[in-house]
Amino acid sequence: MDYLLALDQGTSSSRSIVFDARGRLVAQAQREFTQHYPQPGWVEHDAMEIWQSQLATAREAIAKAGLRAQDIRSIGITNQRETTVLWNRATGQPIHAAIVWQDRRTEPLCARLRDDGHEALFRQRTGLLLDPYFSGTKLAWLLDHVPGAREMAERGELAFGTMDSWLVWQLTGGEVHATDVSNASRTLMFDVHQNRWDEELLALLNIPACLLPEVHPSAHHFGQTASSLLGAALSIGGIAGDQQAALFGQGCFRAGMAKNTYGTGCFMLMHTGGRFERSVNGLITTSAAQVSSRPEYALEGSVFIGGAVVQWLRDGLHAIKSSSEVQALAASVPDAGGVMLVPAFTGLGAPYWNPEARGAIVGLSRGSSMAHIARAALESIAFQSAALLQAMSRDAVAAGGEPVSELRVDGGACVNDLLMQFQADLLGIRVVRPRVIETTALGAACLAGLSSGLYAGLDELSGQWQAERVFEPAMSRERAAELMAQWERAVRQTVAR
Ligand SMILES: Nc1ncnc2c1ncn2[C@@H]1O[C@H](COP(=O)(O)OP(=O)(O)O)[C@@H](O)[C@H]1O
Ligand SMILES: O=P(O)(O)OC[C@H](O)CO
Repeated sequence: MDYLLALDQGTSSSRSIVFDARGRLVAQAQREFTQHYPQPGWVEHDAMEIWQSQLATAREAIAKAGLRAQDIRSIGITNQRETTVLWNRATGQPIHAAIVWQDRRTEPLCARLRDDGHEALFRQRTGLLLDPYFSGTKLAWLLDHVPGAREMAERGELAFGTMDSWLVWQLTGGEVHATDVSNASRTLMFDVHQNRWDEELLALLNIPACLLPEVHPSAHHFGQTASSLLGAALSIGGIAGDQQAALFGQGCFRAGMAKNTYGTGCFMLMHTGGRFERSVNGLITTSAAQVSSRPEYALEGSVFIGGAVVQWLRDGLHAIKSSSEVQALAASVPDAGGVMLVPAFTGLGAPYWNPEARGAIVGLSRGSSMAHIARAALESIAFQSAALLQAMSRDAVAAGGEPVSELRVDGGACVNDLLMQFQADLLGIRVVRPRVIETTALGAACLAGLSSGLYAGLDELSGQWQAERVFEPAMSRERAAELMAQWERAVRQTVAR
């Protein structure tokens, strides 16, 4: 009974991982699902395909681990955040494709709310900006565009959810409609101070409250799975949005502790404890995973093009055949030789927030080679992350706290030692890579382990987290500052077009 099953419902695939009681990975299974791009700027998923792929991986992971369902003590769910689905409570069928977090179709509604002067209220209550990224305007769009949806919603026949709620509904055979605070905090409808849906914001978005799931702490017994699905009725004991789950899985439970996930993009979060901090440096405030009803927060910033720049080297420039070759190519030169690559392919996110910016390679000379460009590409991931961390540290200091003193890392690109060393060099702080880099799934499993009594508390989990490698900064602070200044100059060139 001492195993935990994490369901990790991501943007491009559904994965399931079985962990043992000491947080060691026992078995995993993964399935990709279809991405739909019906119009420029629109991104959709088939929620039924997501559910089927998630269920299949859960069964496969349990089988690969050689376990019976009864050996699983509890299930933790973690998910791509903000992605919005609306379904019929009677049939359990979605009434439209899920609108994915990347989808930009609701910019006109966001602009209208901004023009009407509502942004300050949304910021204050939710910690977010009025941006199509978040769920609220996506839900409003569905109610306004799917024929009959609003009438059905008002009759109480529909249910809204992010992917966690959708999976819980399906797993419990339509018995439970619930979410956790960390997912709710990404919807633009949730008051993160009171931990409850906000009627004023719902009215501004024209959304009936009867659509919304119940909100609980992230470590909580959400319900039991229907016994026919996995071979036994299992407890669902934890839910958190994937970035907050990663923060939790990294053991970042206290103010000032930060993690960066180096995936396609990068997501950096810094815990701020029980204090809601408003960034003056372009970051957003979000609810951290919570183990009780006491609110806890994090500051968050994201880099749009992180590991994706390596994919561009591979697929766009044909400079490498596989992503793992980038390290050898970049290491074949001692430095980038003055080349700076700003991968503003889709504009720049925090702390720059410039949707119009486009990419650039600057500082080329006759001696520049593909190796210099590859090195500059890799370094761009660290430069963008460093700009985020500096913004976070400035916010922390402005709020009377300390600058970040250590960065915990995970995600597909954190295996790159050259990148991690350069990150430590730029930041001037330790960069620490844990033994288990599947921290998102681990975080969800830990939440389920806490609510099911497998773990006594956060101290036990802190003790379990182990570093695999520590990258100590080796560059002089003068040189690091010079490089950051060079980077900022290159960024300005991409913006001033
Ligand atoms: N050795 C490497 N060095 C740098 N980047 C890498 C390396 N291996 C993989 N990547 C990058 O990591 C990303 C995949 O990481 P992953 O965490 O799986 O992303 P996601 O969860 O966003 O799909 C890809 O963008 C890939 O280019
Ligand atoms: O599925 P991922 O890992 O790309 O994460 C998506 C984020 O949760 C979006 O906010």
